[in-house]
Amino acid sequence: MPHSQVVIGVDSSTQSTKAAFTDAATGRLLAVGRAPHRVTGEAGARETDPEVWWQALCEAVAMGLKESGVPASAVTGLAVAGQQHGLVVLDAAGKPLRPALLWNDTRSAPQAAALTEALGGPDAWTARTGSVPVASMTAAKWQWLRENDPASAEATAAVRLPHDFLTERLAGTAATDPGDASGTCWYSTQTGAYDPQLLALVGLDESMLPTVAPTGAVRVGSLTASAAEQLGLPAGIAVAAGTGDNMSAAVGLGLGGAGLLDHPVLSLGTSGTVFAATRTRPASAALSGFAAADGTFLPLGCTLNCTLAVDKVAELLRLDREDVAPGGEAVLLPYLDGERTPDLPTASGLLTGLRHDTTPQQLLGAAYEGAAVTVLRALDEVLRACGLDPADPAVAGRPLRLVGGGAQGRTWVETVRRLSGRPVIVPESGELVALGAAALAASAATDEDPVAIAASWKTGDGPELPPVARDMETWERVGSVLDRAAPSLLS
Ligand SMILES: Nc1ncnc2c1ncn2[C@@H]1O[C@H](COP(=O)(O)OP(=O)(O)O)[C@@H](O)[C@H]1O
Ligand SMILES: O=C(CO)[C@@H](O)[C@H](O)COP(=O)(O)O
Repeated sequence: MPHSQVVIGVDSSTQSTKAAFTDAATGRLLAVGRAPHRVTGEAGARETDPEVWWQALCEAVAMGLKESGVPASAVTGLAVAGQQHGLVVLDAAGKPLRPALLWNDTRSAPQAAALTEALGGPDAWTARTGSVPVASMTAAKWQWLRENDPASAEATAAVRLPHDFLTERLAGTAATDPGDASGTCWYSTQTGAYDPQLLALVGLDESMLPTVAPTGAVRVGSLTASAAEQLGLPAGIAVAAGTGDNMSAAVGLGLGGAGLLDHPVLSLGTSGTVFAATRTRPASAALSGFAAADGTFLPLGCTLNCTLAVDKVAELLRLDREDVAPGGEAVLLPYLDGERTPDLPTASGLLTGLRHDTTPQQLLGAAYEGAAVTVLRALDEVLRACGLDPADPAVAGRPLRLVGGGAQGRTWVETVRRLSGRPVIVPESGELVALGAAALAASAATDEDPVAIAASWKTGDGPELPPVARDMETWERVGSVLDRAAPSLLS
């Protein structure tokens, strides 16, 4: 039987690369190639060599080709969704000058604070960019580089985000999309373009940046002969602009202009994120006010400590991640990487409520609860940014869609149900970021709307779990420890 057309959606996230080989007509996942990344650094540093991402992309594609059994000639398009905000600096030949500074590298916190001040405070930033420059934002990382590694900053010919570094390797074109660009803090969600005053503030020339494609779906080029040879794919196939990983998950879930608006999502990965696609441009200092990949917006709250931090606690306790009990009196705020929401970049973890009869399983349960409450506290602000009243029963009853690696874990799902009191949808496919990228690739190959493509694929479908009674006692206990301890968590 002849093979139908296949598109490849790449998720290049913090811990790994996944390449989703997807039937372009039906959205059926034919195979997912995978390759891990190495993140290095101590004392707030988090770095990865961009060449590691390129090698991982090549390995993941090779694995996907082998496991799907599809001939390379069936592949018609590719798109990359990447971890947001990372700073990649290239020389004139396009070679990385040093390892990339990742979204969860908190060394740039002082530069973020100085930038916030320089423009007149948080509101001045949200009015222009939608977001305040916390340590995660690319502008703060660029300022850190200028102060701490001036030789690399001076040698920099081009600045890229992780996903557009990879897109350029594929297509030879320096292009990005509004979604990922809106995480730099030098792109304005107000004007839909780089902001000349902000570029001047950080001493960057626009010619060093990729061109912003109108949406992440646009075809920005074709697979070059050199990339085609390294990947074992046909030269000339469509390459889309791609986007950031959260924006891509929104596409994969069918959220955006042609699909569901104002419906909340919780992503459980290295980061915990809550977001929704909406038509209202967000400008709340409590959130990141990103652009989405399809012309709508993506208000988003992000924590630095989610699945990886909880897995670390399980490892310290020598427990399987599912060998767990509710925390009881114990409260554990697992801020092992500092924190972003709330903005506590130098924080470390905190344990309270320890008793003689506290069990290791309760301590692990308390870590899940601490991570879940921290990210879920941003949910009401996301709903408000969509113009909704979180107290409205119709809004409170909207299901929460769970994505990211943690959504595959029973304890994560049950902890979120218990602490949110909401119905929860766990999409059957665990690879929403990669599937969103596959929809962007299909859109680049056919010119159809990417959200409509993902909606027709039904990649966001899954069983809806009914709400359970909300555990307000734990919600309030964890929240109260966080509120009282927050300032003292800073080192
Ligand atoms: N079955 C599972 N149960 C609970 N957690 C899981 C499961 N599978 C993967 N994870 C978690 O998912 C995380 C990786 O998720 P992913 O969304 O790929 O992360 P990232 O995008 O940050 O690279 C790991 O930290 C791991 O703890
Ligand atoms: O910084 C953010 C969002 O603003 C993170 O969500 C990164 O995009 C990394 O995501 P994961 O690797 O955890 O998926």
